[in-house]
Amino acid sequence: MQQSEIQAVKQRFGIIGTSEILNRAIDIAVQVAPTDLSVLITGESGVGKENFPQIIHYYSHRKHGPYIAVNCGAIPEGTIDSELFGHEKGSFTGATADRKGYFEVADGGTIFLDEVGELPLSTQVRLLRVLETGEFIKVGSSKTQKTNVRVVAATNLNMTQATRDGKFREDLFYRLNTVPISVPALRERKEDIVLLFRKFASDFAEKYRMPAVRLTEDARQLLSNYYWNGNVRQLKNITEQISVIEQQREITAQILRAYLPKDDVERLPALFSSSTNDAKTFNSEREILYQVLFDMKKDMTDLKKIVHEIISTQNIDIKHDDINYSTAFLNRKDTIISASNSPVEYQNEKVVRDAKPFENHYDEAEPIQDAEEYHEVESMQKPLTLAGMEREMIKMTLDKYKGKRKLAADELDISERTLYRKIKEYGIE
Ligand SMILES: Nc1ncnc2c1ncn2[C@@H]1O[C@H](COP(=O)(O)OP(=O)(O)OP(=O)(O)O)[C@@H](O)[C@H]1O
Repeated sequence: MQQSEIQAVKQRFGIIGTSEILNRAIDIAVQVAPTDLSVLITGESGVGKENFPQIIHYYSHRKHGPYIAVNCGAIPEGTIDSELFGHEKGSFTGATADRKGYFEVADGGTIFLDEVGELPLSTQVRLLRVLETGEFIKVGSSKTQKTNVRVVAATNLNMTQATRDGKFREDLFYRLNTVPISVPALRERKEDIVLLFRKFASDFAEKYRMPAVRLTEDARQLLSNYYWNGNVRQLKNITEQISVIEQQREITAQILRAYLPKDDVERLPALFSSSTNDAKTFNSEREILYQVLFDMKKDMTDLKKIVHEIISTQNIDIKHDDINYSTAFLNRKDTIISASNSPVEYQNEKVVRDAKPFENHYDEAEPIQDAEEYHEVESMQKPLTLAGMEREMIKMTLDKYKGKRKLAADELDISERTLYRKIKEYGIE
């Protein structure tokens, strides 16, 4: 394939990178697209596997047919057969009507089975059958149905090991793996790292309406030589943190080092492993977030002290609860902005604007109207453990997206499977 054609594919799908191994993977996807062969996309978590089934669908004769992406790891084991193959009314408790499964709905199109290695063995049998004969049977039915679906699957598991361990059927593995596409880890395409950083920095600059962060030469070196365990997803996540938290827009290696998880910094060559006095190190990228939350809590406590002082020096009569409400209100309205230790110009603007309701509030000493909100505010005053904070963040994000896990997982920058596991772990409704 011509370089210009590969470039066109990248542009169409928003894929950044110029490395030869990435180009090779894109080339295979386009070449295999017009055939109906099954494709198995492998690669570590966060390398960008999701782009490939879309490329394959787009360049195939199924382009105008349906495209359905299913995250096999996010669907509970008890419902996966019904989701994929449908069910008949009355086939289990809660099956109040007939339901079409994805294989029926995607007739004439493409199904992307993400995290296919997570499928239970019983579902693997059904999948093998539909791949080999195009036939499937709905849950609770005895009638065989036909469908014409192209299957593209992806996994970050070592499938050879999974088959050896008896977790994945060998025959299904070979059937899915007719054409393998391996998406390289970020550390194997170092030349793409700075390009990706620039792209994400510019996207976040637009999203948060602030100038884009830039890297100094030593920061570029550090970024390019870092291990990137979480690949492009981790790079994107760290670029967002830096864009939002750092006051200065020029990022040096010293600033950057504070955002790179310590274990992986230690895998770097000696040149980059030295620690400096004021550079914070974090065990995981999530700790940055926790640090922000702790800083936020500290800001809140300081703010409360100031409010108390103002009230006591001006002899204003106000109930304690009202103060809690007001400071929490300030804090909650703009978590990230008030979390910064030293707000920059655009942040000050926002903080001043948000401060208005608070000033009015103690002038008029309005009672709290909304009891639910008051309890929510009250609970924010209690100290939380790290796990508690994570639970709260997940709950808030799920609420924000009205329980839509895909959107919540995207915002939290974790895979749907991880989100699903955490929902179960924390018993979130
Ligand atoms: N080459 C790239 N250019 C731009 N963005 C990319 C690129 N590769 C990955 N991304 C972005 O990185 C994030 C992770 O990618 P994606 O979800 O495709 O990873 P994955 O390999 O499917 O991970 P998992 O196995 O955990 O599901 C997404 O936000 C994606 O848009």
